[in-house]
Amino acid sequence: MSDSAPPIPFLATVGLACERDRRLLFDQLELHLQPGDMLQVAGPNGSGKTSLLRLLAGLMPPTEGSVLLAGKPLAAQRTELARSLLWIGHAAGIKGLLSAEENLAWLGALNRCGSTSREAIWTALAEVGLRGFEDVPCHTLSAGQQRRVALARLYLAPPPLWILDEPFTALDKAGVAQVEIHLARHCEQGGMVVFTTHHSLTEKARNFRELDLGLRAA
Ligand SMILES: Nc1ncnc2c1ncn2[C@@H]1O[C@H](COP(=O)(O)OP(=O)(O)OP(=O)(O)O)[C@@H](O)[C@H]1O
Repeated sequence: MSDSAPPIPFLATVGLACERDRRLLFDQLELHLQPGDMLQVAGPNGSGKTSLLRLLAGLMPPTEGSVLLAGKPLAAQRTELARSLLWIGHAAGIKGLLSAEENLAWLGALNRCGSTSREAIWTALAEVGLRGFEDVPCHTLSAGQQRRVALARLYLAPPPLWILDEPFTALDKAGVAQVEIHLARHCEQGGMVVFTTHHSLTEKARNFRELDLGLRAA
């Protein structure tokens, strides 16, 4: 029998509480994430799913408690967080006047503090079914195609932790199926995914869990 200490979670929350607009959304929330984990945050509209994801991504401070990255508070881990995290919010977050290629070039540079090759970007765009749409302004693309541009970042050798707010929005059935498989594969390869969606997944990683904020509501 080993007497070694349990491993420090990659990402964890301790006594996390979130109040918005003087409404307590959740409190005493404890979760931990290790390589391989896939966590679906579920719950009805307004239950705090996006708020929780924003807390985990360090985009807003908690009302109480803390988020820990490798055992240390996020606030003290900004560089490490930037290296470890890929955040894709509810809005596609791409610039309409730029082409898909240009969007991915600057988003890739932002994320990894380095340059992203044209070849890698075109390959990622082909992966999400946008071959032939690489250099047209994104405002001319459909909502689903714009979502695909955002999701192409998942194919650009991204960091290990993905936090995705409603990644399937506007995608067609084939697009949903492909992204599901990609998320599960990322986890099987030692990555981690935290995401929200209102749809039930067909493909899940082995270490899949669901956190239902609706069930926690006061
Ligand atoms: N910027 C904000 N300022 C104040 N309150 C906010 C803000 N954004 C969200 N809220 C409030 O926080 C609560 C939770 O919102 P949140 O977006 O986290 O819910 P959600 O579970 O993701 O909802 P949905 O399923 O509709 O996307 C809502 O009551 C909302 O009004």
